[in-house]
Amino acid sequence: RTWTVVSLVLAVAAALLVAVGPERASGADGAGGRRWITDGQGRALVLNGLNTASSAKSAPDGMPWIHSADVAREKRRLGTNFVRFLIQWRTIEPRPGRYDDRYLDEVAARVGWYGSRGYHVMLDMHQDVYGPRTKGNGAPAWATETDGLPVAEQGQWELEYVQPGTLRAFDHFWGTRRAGRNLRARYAAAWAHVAARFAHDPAVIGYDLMNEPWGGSLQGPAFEAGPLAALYRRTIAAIRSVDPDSWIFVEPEAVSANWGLPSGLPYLKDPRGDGDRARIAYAPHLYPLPMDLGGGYTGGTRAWVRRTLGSWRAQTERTARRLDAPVVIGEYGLDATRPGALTYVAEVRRTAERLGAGTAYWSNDPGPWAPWRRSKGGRLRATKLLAVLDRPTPLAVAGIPESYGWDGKSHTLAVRWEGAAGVTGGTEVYLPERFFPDGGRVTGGDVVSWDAASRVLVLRSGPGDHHVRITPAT
Ligand SMILES: CN(C)c1ccc(C(=O)NC[C@H]2N[C@H](CO)[C@@H](O)[C@@H]2O)cc1
Repeated sequence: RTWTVVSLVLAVAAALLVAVGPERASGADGAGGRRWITDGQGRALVLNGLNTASSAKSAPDGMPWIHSADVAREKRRLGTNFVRFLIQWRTIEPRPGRYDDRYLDEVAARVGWYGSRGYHVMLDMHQDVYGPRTKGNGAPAWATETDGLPVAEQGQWELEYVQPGTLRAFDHFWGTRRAGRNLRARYAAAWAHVAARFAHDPAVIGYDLMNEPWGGSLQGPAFEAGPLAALYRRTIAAIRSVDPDSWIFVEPEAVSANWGLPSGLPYLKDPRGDGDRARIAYAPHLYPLPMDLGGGYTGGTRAWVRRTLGSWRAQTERTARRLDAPVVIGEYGLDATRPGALTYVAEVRRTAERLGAGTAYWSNDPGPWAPWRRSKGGRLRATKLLAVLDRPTPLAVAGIPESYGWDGKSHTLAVRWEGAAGVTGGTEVYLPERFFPDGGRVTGGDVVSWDAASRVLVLRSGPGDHHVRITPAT
């Protein structure tokens, strides 16, 4: 019966995708006219990195597998500047109203491993399938009310989302079944406690309010514009009461926008103001349905996935415009050993460049999905995915980005921007050694500096239009 329900959902979703088709993405094929996350110098940040880490979901202490040396390796091998760092309600608030600040100390130490290397850290309040009491991760036991309904182990973990006990736990959390404890108030208060801790940490760029929200018995725009938006408004207010400046990232519901279907998320006001004062960002995930069904990126599946990418981009742009928000793709990824997988990952990065979106690959845990695997001796070895993620890119643009992107055929990184008043410093780009062994040859701009160790080239900015192209020096 469960599988019938899910099959129905998937079939409807697939039919919608075909119907929706790859609408023409709005706007020029550039990043102009969008909102940007900026650094302390006013530069537009181009955030690329990975998720750290799936292993934290089940770790008793909630910590990821990494050590400081693993962050150093990622910086050296991938030149990334962003990390989506998983935290969990169960470890923040193990008992109602009692926060575990030793856990937050451990989180802060790992944030420091990234911050000391120039990373921007997004803290992700992670859940899958509600929490450990419903065979998932995230929520504490005291906030899990299944009313004794079953949550049977499923061959496919996603089916545990539609188990009776899981649906009930989500319904009690959202308050959509009957009046009960206000778990939403506790959730917002837990976020306020976290934000109070990290409000002044220069490495923390912001907070992803809930990973892949699921409405339980209530689905679609009714869930997104109803209980989900209400929780987001409550949590935004709670965070802003202690942290006026960090970015707040909101996700659509788990199984619609991530597949390229429309999101019903409404505009969410930021108490710090509207327009350029607002710091609400949109953080969808990208998992084309055919991929979720186990297809690779070849043949008929590839054609379907490309249609999905077109729909996903059009829907993401539409929702980001409605929210007046910059975009960060909080998750994308797959088993990189599947046919066509590496081409798909490069396609996603190209889509993000066209959108002007940040990206966080899911995930950095060694294995078939990751840029590294463990050898029989336990050492980390690069996988073929590493070369795809090691992509030339701007890191920070000293003005308003119009367009940017890497062309793997001509080996050219093109960056176009408009200088803006009040923005200081140069435009920074990352030039990996694999394409730029002797640095870059710049046309249309002036070099301020080149650091062969970090592979960072700084280009002069200033008033007016800048259209720079960088090719390998040799
Ligand atoms: C039925 N529901 C609600 C559902 C189905 C499928 C996913 C999913 O694949 N998510 C993609 C990845 N994201 C998580 C971590 O956030 C990973 O475990 C998934 O691979 C989510 C929810």
